[in-house]
Amino acid sequence: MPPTLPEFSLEGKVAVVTGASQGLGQQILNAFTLSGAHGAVVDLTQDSAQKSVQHLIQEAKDAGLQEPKIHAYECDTSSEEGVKSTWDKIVKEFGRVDILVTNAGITGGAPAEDYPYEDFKKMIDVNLTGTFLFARTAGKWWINNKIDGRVLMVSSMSGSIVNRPQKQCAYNASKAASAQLMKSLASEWAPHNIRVNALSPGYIQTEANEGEEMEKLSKEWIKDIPMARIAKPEEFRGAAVWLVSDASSYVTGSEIIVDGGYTIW
Ligand SMILES: NC(=O)c1ccc[n+]([C@@H]2O[C@H](COP(=O)([O-])OP(=O)(O)OC[C@H]3O[C@@H](n4cnc5c(N)ncnc54)[C@H](O)[C@@H]3O)[C@@H](O)[C@H]2O)c1
Ligand SMILES: OC[C@@H](O)C(O)[C@H](O)CO
Repeated sequence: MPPTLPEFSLEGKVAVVTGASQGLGQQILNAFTLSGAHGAVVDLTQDSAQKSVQHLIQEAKDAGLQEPKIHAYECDTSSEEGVKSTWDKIVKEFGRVDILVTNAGITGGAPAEDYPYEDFKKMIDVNLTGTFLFARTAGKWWINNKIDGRVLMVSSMSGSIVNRPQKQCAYNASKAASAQLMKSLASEWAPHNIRVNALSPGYIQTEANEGEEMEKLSKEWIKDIPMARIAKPEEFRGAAVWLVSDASSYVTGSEIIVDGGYTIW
């Protein structure tokens, strides 16, 4: 193994990552387990979460590491009862949790004047309320058990800018609110040694951005990106490990934007 700074190690830590069946969430948990952590894949179906577990274990083996403990959990993060029972199961099976990444999220859009109420509500329920429910459960458990927890919220550059040309007011509002939620939790929980930060990506090549319509849109997006390309999911691994490891021990309440320069303009 090449030498690396010890403060980036996640040796023995237990990480819960929501929406880790695919895309960015899977990449983040992969980075954590390759840095020595064990982990919980939380997603909408047991089947997709279990497939991700197999993939992550194989990645660790291919890297020549000891097999990490990784388990799958079916949970809709927007369900209060679901979040509570999933957290209890994880704690029972792992004995503790050190890191929470609230990554589960949905996208979508429509012109604001026609935005269907149910779609707007769902966006807020998953992207904001689900984030709050998981963070609240973790924060309470860490405070009661005197554990120096770390929360990493996956927000988006859409919390700071309005994307174009697609119209997506609900998504943008949900991400702006989650960044402000992050700061509020960081201030409330700093006295308990719990750090809370956000990682806000620009456009990433994941399933959320696949399909003919997205292909067309991405040609437009690239014109606004100084680096003139869409990110690969693995380009967020370093920032994610930094934000939950001791390498960022004096960082809380920060939003790290990783967007190829999009928000420069
Ligand atoms: N792809 C991008 O360009 C981009 C850019 C900025 C931010 N993000 C954010 O990154 C995160 C991950 O995005 P992605 O591109 O990997 O998306 P993705 O659609 O590939 O993966 C999202 C995962 O979340 C899960 N999920 C959705 N709703 C859930 C719920 N209620 N409960 C549990 N799991 C749920 C899905 O099943 C899926 O596995 C999201 O929060 C997204 O908003 C993505
Ligand atoms: O801003 C980058 C993304 O959050 C994006 O808005 C989304 O993936 C578009 O559908």
